[in-house]
Amino acid sequence: MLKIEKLTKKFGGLAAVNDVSTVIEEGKINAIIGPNGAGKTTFFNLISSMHKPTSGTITFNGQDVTSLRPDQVAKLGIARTFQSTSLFDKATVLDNLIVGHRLRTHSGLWDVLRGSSRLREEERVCREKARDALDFVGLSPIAHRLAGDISQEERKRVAFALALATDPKLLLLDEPAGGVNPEETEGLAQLIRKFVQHGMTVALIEHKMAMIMSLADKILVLSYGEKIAEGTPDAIRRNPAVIDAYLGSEHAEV
Ligand SMILES: Nc1ncnc2c1ncn2[C@@H]1O[C@H](COP(=O)(O)OP(=O)(O)OP(=O)(O)O)[C@@H](O)[C@H]1O
Repeated sequence: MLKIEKLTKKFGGLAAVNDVSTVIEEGKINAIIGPNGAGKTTFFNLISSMHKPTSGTITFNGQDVTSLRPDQVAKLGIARTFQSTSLFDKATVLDNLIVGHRLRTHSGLWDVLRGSSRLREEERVCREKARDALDFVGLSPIAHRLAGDISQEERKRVAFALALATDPKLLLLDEPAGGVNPEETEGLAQLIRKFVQHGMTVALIEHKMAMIMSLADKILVLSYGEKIAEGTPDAIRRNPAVIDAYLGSEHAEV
């Protein structure tokens, strides 16, 4: 699905991602782990075209997407969430979704000024899709709550629902369970499995090892920007290079 070849991103003298080659496998949950500063977020920024690589290529379903703009990559079916989700706290969850979906679709300024039938049709579709997305992530019961009043776990679900706006084929989730309790983490893991059951492919960055080990089909391990290991959770757990990379960090237990 997504093929990454010799990908490098340098910031001045620092190679945040260094010569990484890998494949994000279709219909699977692909995890990316590594100690703090390993280059995980930079790796996602490269895939979603928010950063241009210093060198290397990214191919999505056979198409070279390395030099596309973020909106072009999104249109092809790659969506992402961020470590923290910015919402309009004084608006309802549903309105946040409608605005978010609206921003991710397109009408020209002329359509907006004329209030054209195309715009009205888009608004109707956005509203419908926003409701569907809320339903998918299990938030319909709180659709009319103010976003400022919802829990961290519910914010994570809103982030997922926003990512669904562009009908993604590949979802990039950056710390989808960051800051939520163990019970809620299990609920989010089930939702991530549901994405895959509905035909989407997932790539996720996560520090919660227990979650990763039970959820991922495949794990890519980065350390100082380099790929140090790749494989099934069982193989990764036993990999000496991985254990070394984590020793001395706050995530000593792999
Ligand atoms: N825009 C930037 N300019 C300069 N250096 C950057 C930039 N973005 C990231 N870096 C550096 O690149 C390295 C990798 O950072 P990155 O955020 O990708 O790591 P990470 O694995 O996501 O870390 P964490 O787990 O803490 O989120 C770090 O040393 C960071 O300081």
